[in-house]
Amino acid sequence: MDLERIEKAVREILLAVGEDPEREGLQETPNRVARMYAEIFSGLKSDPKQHLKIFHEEGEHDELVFVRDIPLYSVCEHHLLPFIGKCHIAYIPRDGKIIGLSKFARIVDCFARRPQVQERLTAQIADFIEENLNPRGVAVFIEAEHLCMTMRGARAAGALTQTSALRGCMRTEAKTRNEVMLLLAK
Ligand SMILES: Nc1nc2c(ncn2[C@@H]2O[C@H](COP(=O)(O)OP(=O)(O)OP(=O)(O)O)[C@@H](O)[C@H]2O)c(=O)[nH]1
Ligand SMILES: [Zn+2]
Repeated sequence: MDLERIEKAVREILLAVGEDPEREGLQETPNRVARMYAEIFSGLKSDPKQHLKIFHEEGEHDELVFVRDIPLYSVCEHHLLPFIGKCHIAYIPRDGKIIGLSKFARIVDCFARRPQVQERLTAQIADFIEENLNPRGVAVFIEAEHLCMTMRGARAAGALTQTSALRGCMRTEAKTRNEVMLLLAK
């Protein structure tokens, strides 16, 4: 990431809003913001495949695995303001092919740390798990508050956006989907 370029741009923004980038409190701000962008957009250059340490579980575990309340911090690509919430992931492995539970949080983080829209983020996580684990089914749910909708614009404080992406048997089998929905509602 080109930190110097971000620094210059932030300085320009400060000037454009009528601030003095030389005053004491703002002197280090362009550099801080550049480092912040490198952190919150680090997903642009990290490959989620690094988190795919696959285990083959003896006994072919093919029951539902549900990881809920994974913290989610992303940035909406329309306003570059945060959207913050939780991600829940349910999947049914195929042929005992599973990954460590913490890897779901790492995968979520990798896709979240990019300029995003919530729908695409939800689909990307589901597609990644489907393509790489080949599970019988996977469901990804995200609920988030978009600061662009609450601290500005519509100022709809408290509005929560929920999105889902269902793949495989989560989409095709009503019984499985209902089981997941029940867990989700808990
Ligand atoms: N579908 C979707 N929309 C989003 C997301 N994040 C932000 N938005 C919306 O993106 C839209 C951008 O709308 P525009 O009309 O181009 O921009 P704007 O004039 O700033 O719109 P307002 O936010 O309504 O003031 C807004 O309605 C936002 O609420 C997201 O993750 N998904
Ligand atoms: Zn926005």
